[in-house]
Amino acid sequence: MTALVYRRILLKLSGEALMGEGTHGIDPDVLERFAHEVQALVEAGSQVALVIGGGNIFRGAGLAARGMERVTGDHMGMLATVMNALAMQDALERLGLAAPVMSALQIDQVCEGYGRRRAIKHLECGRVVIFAGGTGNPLFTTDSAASLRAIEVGADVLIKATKVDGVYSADPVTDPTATFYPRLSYDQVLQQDLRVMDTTAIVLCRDHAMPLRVMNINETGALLRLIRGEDVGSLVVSES
Ligand SMILES: Nc1ncnc2c1ncn2[C@@H]1O[C@H](COP(=O)(O)OP(=O)(O)OP(=O)(O)O)[C@@H](O)[C@H]1O
Ligand SMILES: O=c1ccn([C@@H]2O[C@H](COP(=O)(O)O)[C@@H](O)[C@H]2O)c(=O)[nH]1
Repeated sequence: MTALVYRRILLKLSGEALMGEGTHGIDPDVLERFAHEVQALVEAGSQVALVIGGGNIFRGAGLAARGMERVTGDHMGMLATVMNALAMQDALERLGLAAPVMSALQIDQVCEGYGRRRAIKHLECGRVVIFAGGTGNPLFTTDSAASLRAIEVGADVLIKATKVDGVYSADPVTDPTATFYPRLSYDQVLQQDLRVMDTTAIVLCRDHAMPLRVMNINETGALLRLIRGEDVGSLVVSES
């Protein structure tokens, strides 16, 4: 078995990417493909914790822009992440993996509540832990939840798997002249206002020296290559 550079990982999966070619919701084929990617990591010997966004269903800011009270919108966004987590749990279980969902919001009939020690125990037992409900607080994002949980469970790396190849000088979706950064510092992300991840999430990573990788979730096999030490996507660390 190839040695792993990252043994325990926190993988933040884009909620929006779950839509596939659709405009909202979950494309079952995309879900299954992501589940296979996670299975490959577990089979390679990695301990995997997941945070899944909710942008394919609801975002509080978007709902507030249409007139809804912001905190209510954020509650709906957090519940959206629970739905995505349950869908991923189901997909992973169909592949024979144990995948407890731990929610920051109490929904006892549906999934476990979040507990750090139990989460670490799950990881040590080879289960894929899915952290749902974000941080449990409005006005945050699942990027911040991913940074927080990565630090709490002692992950070796936080991987943001999203729809772009990594961090660029500007949003590559809207600016075709944007240039790719293979390696950069947290402070560079903050000072240049590179919005691939929210400020709170980057500051948490910086203050706790949590290495951050940003990569494309649609590149099949890239996650496995990354945990085996290949230079995939962008690496954000203290010194560029
Ligand atoms: N400097 C930048 N470099 C790379 N991507 C950027 C940059 N600025 C903005 N982006 C955008 O950030 C997006 C990723 O962040 P965002 O959290 O919105 O997406 P997501 O991971 O799909 O979220 P969610 O999980 O909430 O659905 C990319 O798809 C890209 O369009
Ligand atoms: O800690 C959190 C995490 C998320 N939210 C709300 O959920 C949505 C969906 O999360 P994304 O990170 O945007 O995918 C988010 O927009 C917030 O409205 C939250 O309130 N607190």
